[in-house]
Amino acid sequence: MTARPIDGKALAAALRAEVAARAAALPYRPGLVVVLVGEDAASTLYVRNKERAARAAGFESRTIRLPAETGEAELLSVIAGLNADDAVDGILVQLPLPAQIRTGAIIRAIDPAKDVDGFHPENVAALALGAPRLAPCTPRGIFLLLRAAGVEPRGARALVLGRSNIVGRPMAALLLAGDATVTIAHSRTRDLAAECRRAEILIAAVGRPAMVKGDWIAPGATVIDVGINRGADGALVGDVDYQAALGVAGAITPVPGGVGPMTIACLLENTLIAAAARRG
Ligand SMILES: Nc1nc2c(c(=O)[nH]1)N[C@@H](CN(C=O)c1ccc(C(=O)N[C@@H](CCC(=O)O)C(=O)O)cc1)CN2
Repeated sequence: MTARPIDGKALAAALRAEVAARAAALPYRPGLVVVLVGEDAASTLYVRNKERAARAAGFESRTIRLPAETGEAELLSVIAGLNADDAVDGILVQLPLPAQIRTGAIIRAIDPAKDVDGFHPENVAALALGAPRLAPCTPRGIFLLLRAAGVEPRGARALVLGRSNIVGRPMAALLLAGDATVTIAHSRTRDLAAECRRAEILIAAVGRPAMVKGDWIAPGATVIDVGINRGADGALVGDVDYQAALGVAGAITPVPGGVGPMTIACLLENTLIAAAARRG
């Protein structure tokens, strides 16, 4: 068996085109502001791609770039300004932040109605209660990938490998809202391989290159690889041993070109949702 690749690039392009068409019909331009603190190479790339995608969708988009030494109080004051700015529908603070800034304090300071990352406790609670408002972009993108690939979460045994606030926890909540039977596995799970082998839908989000081996995967399972690990040669490697998985899985997302592009497309979708909720 050779697994069917799930093309995130194509689905993201379609979603971006749909968002652009919906934005073009609005009497205003949705506004997105991304805040980048420091010069981490990967974050700089993602932020540039977000700004470009937002502009291409017809949004008013800008990036605020702050030096790596920026203090928490200064960042909080930038966020207060954006909260008060009526032209701004969506605020995103790129993560990770430098160590001197408490991520939780920053996320809590963002107006939940403008929290297009879906990380504010109010939005987390809405998702946990099964009524997502602004859902985190990567899990939302994965949900759309599953749907596009014809994979039905309802009743399926889903395993989420990783319990981060950005991916693992909200992914589990979204799958539960979609009526999957959800297990979260993590670094303290006793037998990771055995847990993975039971899954019909396996979401790998641990940030460890090729950690999920071919014999961890149930024949025919759908494998979603969230890992973006850069090897010594600069090449990107997912959390799943892709070549081995191809021979076992039923469908699989590649890295790159799987989940990553959907993260940005869903950010645009969230900005449109936030704008519509604020402006009617
Ligand atoms: N505030 C946030 N910070 C971070 C998030 C987030 O959702 N909100 N997620 C990640 C990084 N991320 C978006 O910010 C992101 C990661 C990867 C991609 C992507 O398109 N990846 C490409 C490969 C790009 C490359 O060459 O590195 C792919 O997988 O095809 C988009 C967005 C952490 N921070």
